[in-house]
Amino acid sequence: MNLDDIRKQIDAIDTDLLDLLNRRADLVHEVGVVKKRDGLQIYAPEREELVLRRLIEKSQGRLPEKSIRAIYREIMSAALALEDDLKIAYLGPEGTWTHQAAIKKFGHSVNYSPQPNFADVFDQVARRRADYGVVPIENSTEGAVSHTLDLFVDSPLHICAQILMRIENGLMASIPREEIKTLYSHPQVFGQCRSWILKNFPDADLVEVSSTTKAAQLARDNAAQGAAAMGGPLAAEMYGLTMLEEAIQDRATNTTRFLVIGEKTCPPTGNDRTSILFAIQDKPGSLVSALQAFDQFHINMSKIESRPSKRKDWEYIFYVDLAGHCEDKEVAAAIGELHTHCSLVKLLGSYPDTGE
Ligand SMILES: C=C(O[C@@H]1C=C(C(=O)O)C=C[C@H]1O)C(=O)O
Repeated sequence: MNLDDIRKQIDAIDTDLLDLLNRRADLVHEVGVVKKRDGLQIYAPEREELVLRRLIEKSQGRLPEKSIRAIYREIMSAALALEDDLKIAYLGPEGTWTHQAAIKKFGHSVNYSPQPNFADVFDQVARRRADYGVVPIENSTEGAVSHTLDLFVDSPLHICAQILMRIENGLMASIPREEIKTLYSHPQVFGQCRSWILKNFPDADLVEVSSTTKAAQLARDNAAQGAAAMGGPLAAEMYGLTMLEEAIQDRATNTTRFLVIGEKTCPPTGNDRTSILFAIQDKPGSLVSALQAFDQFHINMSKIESRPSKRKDWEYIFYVDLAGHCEDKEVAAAIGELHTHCSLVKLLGSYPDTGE
């Protein structure tokens, strides 16, 4: 068979695919009509995750999981955009890792609204100026993002999905490597690349800025003074910088977990994670008694963080992630038990425990 013949077959398949995509969008529209009638939200993270898991299994590795997720992310995004004017607030500015994480979850067809700080992301969603918000919660090298944890204490919002992103920072500049005297970046990125900096630029000045995009802008504007930035490819592209070295983070698998926040949490998918926060009474053994609730109901606790309560000195709030959904019998029973030991228990949400 010659090239032309094969290309004709591809054209025919693309025509069929387009027809199928339009038919799929018509059905999503029908779902949208039913949801509007019943007062339900258009975006359904649990259904999206189940659609993806079914297709990944069906593909049996022919198209890898990453590709199926990326392709269907855009198919679902386009269909959602036809249904509703979805707006996603994220910790800006444009081009940051949080922006990339938001696109990974919601695709390119919805509207995005960058916010200057964490509190504004929560606020935009709470005031219904945005439908959902995207914020980082923890990094596998640097640990918790405490701003996000603190905001959950007084927020009425819930977690409805998580996004895991491999973070590959690079060195970017518009000058040659030998001329670099100052490195600009976000403090988290400096933390993730500590050994690389010590080895490669032990004498450089490190200047902390509010985002990797801001760092890229400063590297462009101060090139004559020997400025370079550390961050992701989107930031380099936005300010026309060259990536002088890629993947400079100390741990190759450096990953950040982001959360999607909205008014409601997410229904069960069969493989879920639940986040809660609690404050213990100030008496001996209270933390142990609280944690025993999870052991008693055989619940796997995958994470615990503590933060000052900011209400009383030396009083703490604990953040815990559990395997399971809050509607599961055991998880519900453990949370019920927790109430008997704590002065405050708050369910932040249950959401699909996806590795991607
Ligand atoms: C069509 C639905 O609504 C939205 C679109 C989906 C899709 O394109 O498959 C899946 C879930 C929702 O975000 C649905 O809930 O089934």
